[in-house]
Amino acid sequence: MSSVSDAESLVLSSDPLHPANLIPELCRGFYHLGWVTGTGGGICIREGSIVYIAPSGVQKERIKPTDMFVLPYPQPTEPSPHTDRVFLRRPKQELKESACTPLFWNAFDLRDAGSCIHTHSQHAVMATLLWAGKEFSISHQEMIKGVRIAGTGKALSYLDTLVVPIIENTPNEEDLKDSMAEAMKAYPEAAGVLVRRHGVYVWGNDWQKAKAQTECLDYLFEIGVKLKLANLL
Ligand SMILES: CSCCC(=O)C(=O)COP(=O)(O)O
Ligand SMILES: [Zn+2]
Repeated sequence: MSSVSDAESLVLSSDPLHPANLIPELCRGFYHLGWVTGTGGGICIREGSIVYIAPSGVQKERIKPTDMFVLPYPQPTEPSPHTDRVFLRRPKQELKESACTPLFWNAFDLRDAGSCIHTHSQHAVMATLLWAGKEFSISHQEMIKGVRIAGTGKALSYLDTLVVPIIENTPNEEDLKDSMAEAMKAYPEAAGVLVRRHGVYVWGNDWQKAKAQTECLDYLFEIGVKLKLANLL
């Protein structure tokens, strides 16, 4: 009888809340929201010094726990978009880790986040087109209360104006790393970063908070777009 190796045990668990089980389940839900269709987008989860990340360029609604990459945090040498990363476990197939990895790393390094979500939601994309400048903003909406200062702090009030910076897209996802980091430094209270004509990155202390905030932000992008198109903003 063969025993499971230490590396494989990082993704094999009967616990539905284990990140290797959760990421496929959450991605299926995100797919049905239109957040991760066409293989793009996804979610990563960091539990202390261990990060779980899905593969790149695969149908995100069909990924399995054994498709998961597991990385140490921090990396022994800081990852740059184009240098090799260190893995605790990688899938046997010819898979590559998500191209969003350097962007997810911004959320860990700059906000101490426990999870980061990237969506290609059309609400986010439309918001970046109707707000032509460097930021999206909206006020007087109840769902603002579901968003936290910096994504990890205390919740905003109904009286606050929600502001999300917008960065310009690049041909390769990895190359968004520096401009996303600059936006996070310029907007220390922002809970996410929009990418024009592309989508949004949202983070939180854990996957539950990251998911809830992404839902609130997506709602606010959608209603903002509708209000603008109805000339109500
Ligand atoms: C049609 S997806 C284009 C690439 C992209 O925007 C993306 O988010 C890729 O994510 P992945 O996890 O598949 O590397
Ligand atoms: Zn993307």
